[in-house]
Amino acid sequence: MAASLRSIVQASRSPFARAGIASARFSSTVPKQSTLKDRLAELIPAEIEQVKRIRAQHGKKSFGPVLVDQLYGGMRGLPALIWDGSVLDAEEGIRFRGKSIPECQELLPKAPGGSEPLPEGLFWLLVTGEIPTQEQVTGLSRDWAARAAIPDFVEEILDRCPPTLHPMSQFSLAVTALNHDSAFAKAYQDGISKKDYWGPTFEDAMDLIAKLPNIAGRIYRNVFGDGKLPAIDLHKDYSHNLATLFGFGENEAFVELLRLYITIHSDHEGGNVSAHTGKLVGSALSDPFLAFGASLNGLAGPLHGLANQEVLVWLRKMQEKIGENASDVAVKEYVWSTLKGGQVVPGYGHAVLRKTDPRYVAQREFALKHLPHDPLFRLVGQVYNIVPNILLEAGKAKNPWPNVDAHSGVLLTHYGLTQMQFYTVLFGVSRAFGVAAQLIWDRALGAPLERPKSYSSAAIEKIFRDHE
Ligand SMILES: CC(=O)SCCNC(=O)CCNC(=O)[C@H](O)C(C)(C)COP(=O)(O)OP(=O)(O)OC[C@H]1O[C@@H](n2cnc3c(N)ncnc32)[C@H](O)[C@@H]1OP(=O)(O)O
Ligand SMILES: O=C([O-])CC(=O)C(=O)O
Repeated sequence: MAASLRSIVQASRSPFARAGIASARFSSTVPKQSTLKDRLAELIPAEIEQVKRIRAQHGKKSFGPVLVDQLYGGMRGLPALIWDGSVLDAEEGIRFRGKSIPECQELLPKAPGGSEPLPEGLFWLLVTGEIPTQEQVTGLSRDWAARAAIPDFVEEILDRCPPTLHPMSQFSLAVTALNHDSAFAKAYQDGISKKDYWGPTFEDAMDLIAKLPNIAGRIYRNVFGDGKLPAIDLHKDYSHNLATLFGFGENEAFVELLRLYITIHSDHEGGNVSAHTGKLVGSALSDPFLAFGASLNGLAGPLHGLANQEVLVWLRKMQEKIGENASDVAVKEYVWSTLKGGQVVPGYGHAVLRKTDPRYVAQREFALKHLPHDPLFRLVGQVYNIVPNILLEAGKAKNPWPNVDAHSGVLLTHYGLTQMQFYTVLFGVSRAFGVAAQLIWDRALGAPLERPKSYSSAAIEKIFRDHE
């Protein structure tokens, strides 16, 4: 058993898993003035050829053995999906089209006076593999602001939700309902040819991303405020508008935090629950709204995106129990009591990563710059010094290090966005970027319906009995 698990871990560290390099097919020069859709139209034919070439050359080669443990073990390390926007290395963390988080922070365009990357640029990078110009990024900001309005009936759905319905359930309802106006669903009914699928998918993907701030803002204001929303400013960037809808638009540091937050939460290769779900549902030619609604339902689980809410809940409970400024001994006892209660320590561990998540590091650096003396930030640091050793001593978790969720809540709390139940909605707004980018490519490349093979336990026993 131990040997099998080791090979599963090794599989995730294979050269294939490390292949997060920028695709050679994408040139580094970006024609000036082209819109994202123009650029995509230029890139698609070469990409279709590239996939044909790879399949012709390597299509019948094995990617390694599949272990029975992988069937029972949540398919860890099983190479099973194509995902172009990002690749995750177990040791190094995520690279978006071959670029690490610090590289994205350096290379992607910023807002005037800002130092964090604009998520608009990250989306351009995810879709094309290229770093956009400032002008192209501004073009995306304008386009998204112009598409931001949501239909009246979607507003009504949200206004009718009881405030006790979790914000993620409200989010999923509203995103699913956007399918009413899907360009792809309409084009399909009108008999669009397969080779043209990507065009209306692109339009839906852009509408999806553009409309999320008004949905998230309305949920926030309905559940935690007076229900009144300011208008989208057609001349502001995406994160600024989002912050304004929550009531934090005047706080430039918070807006910068959102720019970083959306960038680093956007994509985490294809196997995570939200990304894979979106791809799977999209493979049935469900439109991007239906596909991403499904992603959100997966993101809402406590082992995935809900963990950022759970981290804050856990930290607050700890403070209630052992007080603020508690000693290391008291924190250790609290961590052990969590484990002994049969619960996980939220924000720690990962299905792929085996080191501290670089998204945690990026957020820690932001905190050191903007809120070094925040008491909750100090507690997050104290927990970081304590939890990994305890998880190692407990001996079960394969990765004792913190993931992205261990740090996001403390930053949002610092600026006054204290409603933990809302945190995963922000994660969802960000994750739309990665899922949408891949949905466009899946339709452009004619990705087939996903339909892997399943086995019953009886069938597995019979297969091996027959071979012995
Ligand atoms: C954005 C994201 O989705 S990042 C992940 C967010 N989720 C969390 O932070 C929740 C806490 N962490 C976890 O539950 C896990 O580490 C996961 C779900 C992230 C990964 O799960 P796995 O790949 O199955 O982890 P792993 O192989 O290390 O699990 C082995 C055992 O260690 C346990 N373990 C793993 N992480 C932890 C943890 N943080 N606290 C306590 N136990 C843990 C698992 O529950 C499992 O126990 P079991 O054998 O009794 O079932
Ligand atoms: O990669 C995963 O399985 C989970 C994760 O960190 C993410 O989706 O951001």
